[in-house]
Amino acid sequence: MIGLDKASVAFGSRTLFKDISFSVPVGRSMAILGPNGRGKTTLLRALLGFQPLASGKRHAPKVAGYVPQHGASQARLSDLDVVVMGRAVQLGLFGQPSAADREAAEAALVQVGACSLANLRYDRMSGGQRQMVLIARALATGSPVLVFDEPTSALDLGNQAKTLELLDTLRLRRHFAIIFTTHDPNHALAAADDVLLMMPGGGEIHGPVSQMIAPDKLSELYGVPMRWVEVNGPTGETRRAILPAFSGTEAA
Ligand SMILES: Nc1ncnc2c1ncn2[C@@H]1O[C@H](COP(=O)(O)OP(=O)(O)OP(=O)(O)O)[C@@H](O)[C@H]1O
Repeated sequence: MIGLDKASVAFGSRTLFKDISFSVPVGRSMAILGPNGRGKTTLLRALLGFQPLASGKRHAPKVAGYVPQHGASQARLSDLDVVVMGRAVQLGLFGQPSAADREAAEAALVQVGACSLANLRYDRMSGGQRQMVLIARALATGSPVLVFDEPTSALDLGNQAKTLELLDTLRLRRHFAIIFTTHDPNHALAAADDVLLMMPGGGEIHGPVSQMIAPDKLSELYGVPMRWVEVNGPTGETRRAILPAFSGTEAA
């Protein structure tokens, strides 16, 4: 389980969030949405213990799998080396990775379908390939808690679909507590059970996807009119997506 209990974070006189409480148990996935600068990354950092709380408590295991936004280039390391870094906590300060650590890293690469990349250099990979490697690194920690900061932000639509499919597969295994931030409510529809909305004027609301991903709430969140549309899935089935009606969008 990972969560916050009446937690607050402030930078100087600016309070980002106050008395926020929620928890994500093992077996559920929660998406966090909110406008730019509202405090989504800071909330994740607070959950992980990187950001001190002004008040309240956090509940988290000692080790969590964390995929930061835009994984920095770790020059000259192979894909497998980057994933082995997920084992760092088990190794201790001066420990060397054992055969078992490399096996755990290889197993994580298999899980994300990226074992063919194992000997590629990380700094020469595309954004989509790097994202898979960073997710494998998070899985290699062995933690039941996985935290993703905008896991699809630098990806084209095909790689977004691939990443969301992987997040949903992990969600449906029900072995993990998963939290991810996103700017696209359709990503919550694709891969989350629950949603936390960080509202623009302050205040947060959370609940199941079916209640939170709704035109009225999202219009208030972003200040843009939102509406449901129907699209055909790959086998012709009808799916619902939620879209912004930007000014300039062709009138129906
Ligand atoms: N260490 C810090 N000191 C002071 N202000 C900070 C610090 N870290 C973040 N902030 C500020 O807190 C606010 C929230 O930042 P944060 O990155 O958490 O927002 P976000 O919702 O993730 O934004 P985005 O959607 O643009 O990624 C921003 O105004 C940011 O400049």
